[in-house]
Amino acid sequence: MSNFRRVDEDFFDDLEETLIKADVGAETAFQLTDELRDEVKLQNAKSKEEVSKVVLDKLVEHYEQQGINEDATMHFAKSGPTVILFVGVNGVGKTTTIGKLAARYKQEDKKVLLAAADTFRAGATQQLQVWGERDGVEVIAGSAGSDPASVVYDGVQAAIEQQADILFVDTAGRLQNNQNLMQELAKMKRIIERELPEQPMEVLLVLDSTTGQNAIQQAKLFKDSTDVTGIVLTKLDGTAKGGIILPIRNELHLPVKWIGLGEQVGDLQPFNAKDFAQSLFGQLLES
Ligand SMILES: Nc1nc2c(ncn2[C@@H]2O[C@H](COP(=O)(O)OP(=O)(O)OP(=O)(O)O)[C@@H](O)[C@H]2O)c(=O)[nH]1
Repeated sequence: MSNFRRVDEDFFDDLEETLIKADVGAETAFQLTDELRDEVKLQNAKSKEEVSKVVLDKLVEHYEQQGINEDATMHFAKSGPTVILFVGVNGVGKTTTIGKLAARYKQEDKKVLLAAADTFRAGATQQLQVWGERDGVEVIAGSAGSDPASVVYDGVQAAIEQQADILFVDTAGRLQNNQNLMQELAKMKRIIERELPEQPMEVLLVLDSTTGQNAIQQAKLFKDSTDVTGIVLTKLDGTAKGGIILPIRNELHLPVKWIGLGEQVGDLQPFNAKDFAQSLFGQLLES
């Protein structure tokens, strides 16, 4: 047995506090700590290694259980274009994530196109064009204030004509009100499904991890109005609050597909439940 602290009530208090600080939410934190306490007892874990393993395995299991039948990977068509719509409130990192993903898939020899369907905010199209130039991928854009659905339509046509593998669609984060925003997203989705009825599509909701519990409210709003297929959790470099992944999983049953770890093109990773559990508890288990 190494220098592992005694697994006593203090240990579980610290565990609970770590979870709450990481923004897991009080209810999930209490429930999870109880489960971990029982599991450590059940497995009669005593050494540092044993307890760490029980805690990490349980957390991964907890995450995976919530996502039965869901896959953390992206679903691409075997042939023909796959459209990936990015939704989320403004400033969460939609455009940046598209820029990073476009570079990634281009490197994998996929033909990528971008559609700038945020015609509401001045500068949004230009921001996507900067990424397009940097990545060497074409950006389909409309004029300022034009109907975003028409940009989506043009993007889909270009993807078909150019035999693109992936079309990433950047959408507005804010309109006059939420109802308009949700209607607009629904309209875009209808157009994509009509033009590419046989193709899979993804709707990725981008959430800023630094906004904590607020991100969960956003997730509920978007999930109620659009068929979100997965989450991108950004800005994990600036916070220890990645714990919101658990309530997102518990309450919304949505898989986290990607995590953003900075502003640069390489700062994006596929989500991995084991790495996530380790980053949440690593310090506590080491101490
Ligand atoms: N530190 C950090 N910053 C990020 C990350 N992702 C995005 N950002 C920054 O967050 C800011 C907003 O990102 P955008 O990509 O413009 O967000 P958006 O959702 O497209 O915003 P709108 O176009 O206003 O709807 C930018 O300054 C990005 O550089 C991340 O993972 N980490």
